[in-house]
Amino acid sequence: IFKSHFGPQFVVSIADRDMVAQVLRAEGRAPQRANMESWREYRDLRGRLPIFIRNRKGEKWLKMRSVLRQKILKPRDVAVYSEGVNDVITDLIKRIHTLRSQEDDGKFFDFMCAGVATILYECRLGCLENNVPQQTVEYIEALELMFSMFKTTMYAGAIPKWLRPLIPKPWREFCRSWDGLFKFSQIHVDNKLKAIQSQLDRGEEVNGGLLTHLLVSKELTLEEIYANMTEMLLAGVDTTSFTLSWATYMLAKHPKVQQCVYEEIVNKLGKDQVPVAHDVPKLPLIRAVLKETLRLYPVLPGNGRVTQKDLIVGGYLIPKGTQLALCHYATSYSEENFSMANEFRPERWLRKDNFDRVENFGSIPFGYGIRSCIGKRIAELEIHLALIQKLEQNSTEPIYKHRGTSGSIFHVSYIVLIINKICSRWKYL
Ligand code: HEM
Repeated sequence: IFKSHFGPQFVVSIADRDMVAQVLRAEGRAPQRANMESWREYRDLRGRLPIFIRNRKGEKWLKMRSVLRQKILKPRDVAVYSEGVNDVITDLIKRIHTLRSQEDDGKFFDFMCAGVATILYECRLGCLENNVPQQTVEYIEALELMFSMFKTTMYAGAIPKWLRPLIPKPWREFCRSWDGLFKFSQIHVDNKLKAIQSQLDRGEEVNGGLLTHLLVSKELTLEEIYANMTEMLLAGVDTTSFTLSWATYMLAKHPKVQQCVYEEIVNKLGKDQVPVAHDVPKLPLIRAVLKETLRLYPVLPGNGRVTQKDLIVGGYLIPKGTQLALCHYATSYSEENFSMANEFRPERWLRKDNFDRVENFGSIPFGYGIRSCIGKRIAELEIHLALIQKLEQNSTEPIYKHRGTSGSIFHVSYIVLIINKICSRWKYL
């Protein structure tokens, strides 16, 4: 229980039974049961909270979300982006080959930046080129500033307006980094707008992806489009690059799994076939690798909701306005939810037959419900296609093949190097 800027708040960690009991006792409401049964009760809770609205502009966001979801929320919506993503993957693989000899790093970040931008802005940012364009460099710098100032800028939102002249730094830095990010979005959205305008002037039919749809349909104002593109690029780069790094690392550490995934690809798709979105459902193991990676390394360590009304869940009264904090790590690593929880076992996600549903709410790395991750399908598409292509390209020598002791150390350490460098470069892990 803590006192926040907005008044007293309760933080209830669903994963922490004792804390739930303590909070309730402190409130003078003795829990009817000594503890919460398990994570499964969270499902109960979730089902009873019809709409969680995190920000105060909830309704507006829901309208925006309903517009955006038409283009990216289902696997078949994002399937059309396969070609663009594959172009970026081809460049990524070339770049990795070149850089492996130079001990450079950070390519997964650059790939994701380029990949997400291909979908969002319908253009290439040049992240994987030898000379990265100045605009893109400035964007990456603004992003770095934003993340390196994360702690300070968190306070910026909590500092009341009247105090800002006295403690100017957090707010100033907050605005500087976000201005940089918005400027970048604005440039790309405006470029697209100009391109569409000239197509219309020439009497041509206008076709395109997400941004074209948003600009042509006019369902959102231009300002809303700038804001959403900025947020989505921001939300879509480091999340996916870290996940791809971890997936690659796990495959490196588990050569047998890697071999099985490789064999599944060859058996189901044949050799050297550039995969597209429709191929992914044929490869349950690659999907399982991603799920298992996200279970072990959920990018966002936690998630939260504020209850909209008084609730009784599993015998506990959770008052309206309670902040519920869910810790992904606690539920993902709980033996109650996953047997041999510390081990990398992608096969736990494989369905035995068409009727088998392998759901486990102990791991919900993309969140759940009406405010779940809107970019989930994009992220999955990019990571699946990147892993498949990387494994295919190394048909004779699987990506992170063990080459005796020194070879395997080289491979694993190379991946660790990438991850470490990304982390030190982006300073926010
Ligand atoms: C591995 C990759 C990713 C992970 C693990 C991830 C995870 C999450 C999580 C946990 C949330 C909060 C969901 C909730 O509160 O229930 C979220 C929200 C969000 N994500 Fe992702 N994300 C990923 C990739 C992406 C991508 C690629 C995009 C955009 C292209 C994106 C855009 C967003 C947006 C806009 C929200 C806010 C949604 C809302 O508040 O309604 N994410 N993400």
